Amino acid sequence: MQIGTSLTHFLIESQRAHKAASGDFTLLMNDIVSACKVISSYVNKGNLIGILGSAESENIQGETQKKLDVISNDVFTNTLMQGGQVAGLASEEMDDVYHLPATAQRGKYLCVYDPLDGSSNIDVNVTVGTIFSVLHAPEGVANPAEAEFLQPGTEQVAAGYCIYGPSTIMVLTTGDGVNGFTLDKDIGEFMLTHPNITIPEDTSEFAINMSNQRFWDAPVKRYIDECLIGKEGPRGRDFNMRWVASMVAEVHRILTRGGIFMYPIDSKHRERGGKLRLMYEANPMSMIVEQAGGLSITGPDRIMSLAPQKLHQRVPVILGSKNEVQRVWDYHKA
Ligand SMILES: O=P(O)(O)OC[C@H]1O[C@](O)(COP(=O)(O)O)[C@@H](O)[C@@H]1O
Ligand SMILES: [Mg+2]
Ligand SMILES: [Mg+2]
Repeated sequence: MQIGTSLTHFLIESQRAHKAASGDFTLLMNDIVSACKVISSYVNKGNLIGILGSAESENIQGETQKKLDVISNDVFTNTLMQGGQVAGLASEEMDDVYHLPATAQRGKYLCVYDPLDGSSNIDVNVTVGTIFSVLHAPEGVANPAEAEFLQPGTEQVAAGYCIYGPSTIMVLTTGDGVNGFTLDKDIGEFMLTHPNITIPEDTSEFAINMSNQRFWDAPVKRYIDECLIGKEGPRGRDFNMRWVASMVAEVHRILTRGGIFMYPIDSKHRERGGKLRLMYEANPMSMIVEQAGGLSITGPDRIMSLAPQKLHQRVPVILGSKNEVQRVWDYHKA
């Protein structure tokens, strides 16, 4: 589709390609797009309307929630609930599965989301985002429970993120490639600006929180040491490093120019299974990265083939440029 095509047009054209399509998925995507537009406007306003800072409440992860974590969660939850295309919702900011009110219309899908990713950056005006994953709802179940959400990443119908940076960009896959749309705030519409995104297979740029170095396992220590030694060492070239502390910003950079992002298992996070969450961070980002020609692993395993055990389960995440992630994968197998 041509650059400048609106996201609305793109979704309807994609629907037409599926003869059996009912339009329900297009409506759901429209609700997700509307919610992200509202969150984008809140993020932009920040302390103009007093919404920076902590909300004095804690989520199930034991993290103090930011006001914008709570606001973004309410906007996303209410917009999708009122849209009538979901049977159940789950979020980083809600301990349990959200059950729709009895009066609410139920739809064919489940949606799991991280309403505001990169929360530690919101008060310092650094890029944040919203990450979402769409799954099929089991037929005939009025109030899907946690078990119904625990589907492997390969079962995702769609995945995406909306990044709130210098510009607001929605990146989306429905299993047929990855496309990016920039929000034109003057007309309130997302326009196709990044068609058929593919990740360069090679890179000289890694992203990892170096302050955790002493806690890393041998394969990651070896990989990063070799990058740091640079051209004098076995890699024969120098590497650069980036760390924004917003997964959505790291993944967007990698989709744009390649790279490898790592939040591996380490002795500090081992008990919890990792830092990042499988259902609403690792799985949706893995579908996007794989659809763009990259790889996404835990270390020994492909993330998308994991069988989820819990809604807020944490996993190690290593994703990005194919040949670099393959090297880390081989180091874990060695
Ligand atoms: O603070 P650290 O260790 O650098 O971790 C940063 C990581 O934590 C996160 O902020 C966790 O996500 P949330 O902000 O949604 O809780 C990721 O976006 C980011 O990659
Ligand atoms: Mg997050
Ligand atoms: Mg979050």
